[in-house]
Amino acid sequence: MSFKFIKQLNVMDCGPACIKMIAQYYGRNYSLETLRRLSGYSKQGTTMFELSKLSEKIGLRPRGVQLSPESLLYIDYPVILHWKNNHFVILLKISKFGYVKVADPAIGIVTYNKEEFLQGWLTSNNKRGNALLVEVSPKFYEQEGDGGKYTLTFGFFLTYLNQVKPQIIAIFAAFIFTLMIQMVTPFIMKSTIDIGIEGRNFGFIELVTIAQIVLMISSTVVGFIRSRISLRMANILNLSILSDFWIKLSRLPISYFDRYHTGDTMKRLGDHGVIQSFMTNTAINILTSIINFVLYSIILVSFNIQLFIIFLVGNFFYFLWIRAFMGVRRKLNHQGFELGAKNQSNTIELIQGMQEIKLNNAEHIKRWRWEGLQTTLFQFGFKMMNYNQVQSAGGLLISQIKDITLSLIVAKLVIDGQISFGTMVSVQYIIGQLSGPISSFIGLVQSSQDAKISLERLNDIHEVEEEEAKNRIFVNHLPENPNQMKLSSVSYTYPGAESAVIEGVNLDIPIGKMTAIVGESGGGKTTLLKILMKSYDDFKGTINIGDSDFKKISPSYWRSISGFVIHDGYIFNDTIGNNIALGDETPNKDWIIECCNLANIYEFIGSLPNGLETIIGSEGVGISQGQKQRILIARALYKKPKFLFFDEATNALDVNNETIILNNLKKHIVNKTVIVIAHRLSTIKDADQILLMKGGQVMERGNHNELIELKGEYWSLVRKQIVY
Ligand SMILES: Nc1ncnc2c1ncn2[C@@H]1O[C@H](COP(=O)(O)OP(=O)(O)OP(=O)(O)O)[C@@H](O)[C@H]1O
Repeated sequence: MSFKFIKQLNVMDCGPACIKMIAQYYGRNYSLETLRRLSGYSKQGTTMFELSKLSEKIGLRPRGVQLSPESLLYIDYPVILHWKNNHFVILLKISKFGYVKVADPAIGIVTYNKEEFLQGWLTSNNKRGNALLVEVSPKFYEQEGDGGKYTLTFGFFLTYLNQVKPQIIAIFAAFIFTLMIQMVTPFIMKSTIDIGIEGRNFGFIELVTIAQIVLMISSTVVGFIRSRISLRMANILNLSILSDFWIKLSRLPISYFDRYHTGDTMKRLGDHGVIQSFMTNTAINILTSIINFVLYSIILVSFNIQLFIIFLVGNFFYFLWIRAFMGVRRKLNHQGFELGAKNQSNTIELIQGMQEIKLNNAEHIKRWRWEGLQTTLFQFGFKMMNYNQVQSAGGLLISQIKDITLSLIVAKLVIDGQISFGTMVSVQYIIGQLSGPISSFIGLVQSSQDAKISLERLNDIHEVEEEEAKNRIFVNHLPENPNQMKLSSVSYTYPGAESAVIEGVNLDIPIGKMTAIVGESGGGKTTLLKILMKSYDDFKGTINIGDSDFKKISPSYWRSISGFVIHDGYIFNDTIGNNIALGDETPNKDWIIECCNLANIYEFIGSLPNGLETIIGSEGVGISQGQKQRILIARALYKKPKFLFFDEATNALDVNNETIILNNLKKHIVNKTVIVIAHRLSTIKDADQILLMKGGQVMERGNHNELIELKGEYWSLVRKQIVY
């Protein structure tokens, strides 16, 4: 059994990545996406308990324990450790000298000294740390794993190169031209010295000099052209690869954006750049480096094989030296990254929270904390510099020893008459040229690893089933004149949650009428609304509109006939008009104004110098919460929807504004199906049907008068708000 390190692909992926490493160690290969799904991965990541359940699901036998540092010496590795209270790592080995080898999914395999290790592992108020011991049960081998195979491969990206064939041919031709010039240079040098200088033939030297100038100018011109073609090629590739990514992203279900952090998706955008650059720059560099290396090596061997061997041995030691620092550098880079991020968020917090800081007289404490962090950063900078200096001084020493040895041998060969003085100068030139390819090879290891991780990360998105997957059939119409939406035994459990949030809901929602949902916070109102908005299509049970299965109605069609106002609705950095007519290529100004009137926002817009053309959003004119809500209502109405969904759409409005809007809407929404969530009972008391939700279930159902008569939960809510 050998251990293979796996890097986590998302910010909160450490748990599934640890289980993947352990499963792989015992001989089963699972993809990270499978493990995430099984663990119920969400933006919050996974807890120790969820990891334990995930291990059980794949046939491992987990045991969550609290251990003292001493007892770590007597358990079997690998074992999962809870790290710094917010991360998981795998303990691989503790050496006799107290060094601890750990596989950290965020960094790599790192070795800590005892103090560093205990600082990361022990909980702050305890002399123990949390660990998850995992053993293999026979069930583990009964399951095959899913192979962790990827649908997206480098081959897929290589197909993009078809559209830039002319550019690739031009770059290659430029490379051959430059290569030819480079190859003749050592021979030109040799003959300048041996024939021109030694033979005192100045005419020859003049001729060679002119030839060299011509070659240099041509090489520079070709270099210029090559850079331009490369940039054009990179732009074409980037545009087509990224457009395809946006298309894929926009086809994902809304629940995907609930599960993944924005940063994770942004990272995937960058990943395309990494792969594109690997395919173009790195691949071309490597190809040119290999050809350069082979040709210069042949020339050097033809001059003197002994010199070539010394050159190789010197570079081998140089490579070993650089490699020896890789582990430490990885650890330091990660620490630097963590400290930098902490410093940045601390600074942002200080600026953004200045009002609260001043109101609570917390200026000193906050500034001292910031100063403490700066001291840590300063000490870290010194540590980093020490390592850098040792690494570069050692590397320089090895290179110098190699170069001096070579110079000595070359000088001896010249003195012994085995090679000419011209050959000596040419050899120095060739050795200089050979160093370039060697550095490229060292860089290649890193960039190929980066490209592989980027590819794995992109596979995650590629493997998520699209909302309107090709193997499913959707309809783009509703049955004629349906009476109701019928929910039968509808349940929903959030990924990773212990229990269902909505449990066996049976319900009729009349079409063309207003249904209101009220109830305690956390009762499942928004979740039910999101199911009806087709944000979560993986609910259990059935929903029918007339005789049509809701799951078979195309999400994009459903959204084209529905208007939504959700409580975290987004205002784009654009004009008010474009924010309202979102998605309409040819906005209808009269209708926008009509919608603004219905949402009682037109008076405010009219008071702005640029009216509907006023820019709002992050870089525009500031608007209040109530104004934002009214713009969102106008946006929902602009679509002329058959179905309207409001989640706390008017809670930021004053009673006067709310009453005006509700009265306007009453006239406008005749024959529309409206589903409203509201805490404020005045908003919904005229609804045709009111549902009271509690603990994921509909507890009471009827109109206002019926529910008052019932004297149940609704009645008591009404009493508390004194609306009657
Ligand atoms: N994205 C999510 N992932 C996991 N759990 C969630 C998610 N969204 C909501 N929940 C949980 O589901 C439960 C119901 O939440 P929901 O938002 O549906 O309630 P609600 O009745 O609308 O509450 P409120 O009136 O406070 O908005 C809550 O316990 C909440 O913690």
